[in-house]
Amino acid sequence: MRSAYSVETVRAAERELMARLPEGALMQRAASGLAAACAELLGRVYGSRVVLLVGSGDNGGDALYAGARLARRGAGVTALLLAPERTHPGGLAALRAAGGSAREAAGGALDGRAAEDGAVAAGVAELIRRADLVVDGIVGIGGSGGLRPAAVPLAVLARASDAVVVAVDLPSGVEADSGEVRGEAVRADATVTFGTHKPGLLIDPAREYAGATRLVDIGLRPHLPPTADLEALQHADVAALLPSPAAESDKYRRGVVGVAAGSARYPGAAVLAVSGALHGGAGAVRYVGPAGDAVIARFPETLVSAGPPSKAGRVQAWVVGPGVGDDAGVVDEVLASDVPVLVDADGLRLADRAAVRARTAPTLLTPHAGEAAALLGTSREEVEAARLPAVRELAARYGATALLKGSTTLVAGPDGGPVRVNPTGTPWLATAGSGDVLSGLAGSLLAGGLDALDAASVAAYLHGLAGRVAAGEGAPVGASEVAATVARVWRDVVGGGWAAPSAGY
Ligand SMILES: NC(=O)C1=CN([C@@H]2O[C@H](COP(=O)(O)OP(=O)(O)OC[C@H]3O[C@@H](n4cnc5c(N)ncnc54)[C@H](O)[C@@H]3O)[C@@H](O)[C@H]2O)[C@@H](O)CC1
Ligand SMILES: Nc1ncnc2c1ncn2[C@@H]1O[C@H](COP(=O)(O)OP(=O)(O)O)[C@@H](O)[C@H]1O
Ligand SMILES: [K+]
Repeated sequence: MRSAYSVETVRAAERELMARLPEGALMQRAASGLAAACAELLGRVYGSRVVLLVGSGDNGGDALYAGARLARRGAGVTALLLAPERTHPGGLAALRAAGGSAREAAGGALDGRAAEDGAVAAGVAELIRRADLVVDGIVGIGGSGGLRPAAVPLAVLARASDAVVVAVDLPSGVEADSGEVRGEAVRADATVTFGTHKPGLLIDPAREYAGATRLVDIGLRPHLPPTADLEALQHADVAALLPSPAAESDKYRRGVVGVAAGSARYPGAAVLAVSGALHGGAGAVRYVGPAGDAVIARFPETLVSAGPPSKAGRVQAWVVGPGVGDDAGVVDEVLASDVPVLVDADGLRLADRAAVRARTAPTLLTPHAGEAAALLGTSREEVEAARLPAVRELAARYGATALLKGSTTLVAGPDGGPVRVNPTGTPWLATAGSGDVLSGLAGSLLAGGLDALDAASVAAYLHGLAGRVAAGEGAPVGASEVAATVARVWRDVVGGGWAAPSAGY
């Protein structure tokens, strides 16, 4: 399991750890890891041109000490100071002692007003343009509210330069705790983060600004609480959660999932939800709804019934909503059942909200940003800009587990606890019907006995991997191909031998 902790928790752990170490030791650990990562990215340190963007805090201190290490190995290192009078003194001295130089970043010398205007001093633009490596030590976990105006031109110049941009701890300007980006922020090729991931490194839009993330161990782990704020399943976690039939299993013991989906207008949604359900490990898939003929034609193994959900026979979990059009009755009926229910797509619009809140069996809601916005009474843009607060709010407000789909899929449980962030996936999954496959898959895992948080996060993991494998080196895929690829990635996950592109962080 990969985990991320909020700034407040990181600060508390750092205080505990620092109290046991000699002064400055922690920063040296951070700087040493940072310098090693920079050296690796540079390939050849000797003779390289390195520019440090240095803010007023310890984030700048890390950059300066790492710069000193690179200067000792023969790099030409220049620090651009955003607040010359408040620069980390030890870091600056170390850089100078190692042969590096420092100058003011902002235009207008010591005139604070000019700095606020966002002008850069003469030669600064050229320096950044010609650099091989730019180290972003403007601000780390001490920052909030977006980049200050004086730092904005540096972020813009770094982006325009061909240099490799390495962010220290976090790309400056992103919100560490939520992944929000307010205005300009540094766009890094890589981020070297210390002690633990911060939530913003794993959640869009900030995740995109971080590039490839590398974690440097500074000894913080034992001082962090056992429960993280955010966690990401890895292959081994998923393998341990996936159901597998035992010798005495039969189709009923493996779990039966009911799928109430599709309509005369949208029979395809039923077919796709069933295709996902058939690959999720349940022993049988029951389909109820008007698209039975289309379902049977494609998947003859489905148990199809024409009547209402309550007459379909016992199931261990329901999926309701994909393509049901305006059939609110079917959604009401499924919500009235006493088994876990996954509500998706049209079901999210039609569901009686009080009925969702009143359920005693687990409920799993799987909206995309637009559907989440409708459920929260806000806009899609607001949900996309602040995905973590949105998914937490959804879960709390509806007393349900919420899976928020999109560029970063997040899953939150109704009682707080760590939010799961899905590390797999590809934008190629943004294709019609792929959400229907996901809901079938998650419903099947629910029927197989996984709790809602596990079922949702395991389904998102497999679905994301299947999307990647189906898209291969980058070709469009249809939702049917994603469903058909689930068996292959399932095998790879339980076999542990999957050798595909890394999950990205
Ligand atoms: N606390 C620790 O034990 C360790 C901290 N380390 C580093 O220290 C960093 C935290 O240091 P600090 O607490 O000094 O905080 P930062 O260095 O992150 O930022 C503090 C300063 O940045 C300025 N600032 C705040 N918001 C800004 C914005 N939006 N735009 C521009 N400037 C802004 C403020 O004037 C503030 O003084 C971590 O991110 C990490 O890089 C590491 O050295 C490892 C050990
Ligand atoms: N930019 C993206 N990057 C990664 N995955 C995405 C992106 N956009 C959408 N997805 C994924 O694609 C699927 C689309 O589901 P959904 O929006 O319900 O579409 P549909 O209703 O057509 O099935 C979800 O699993 C979602 O997480
Ligand atoms: K930074």
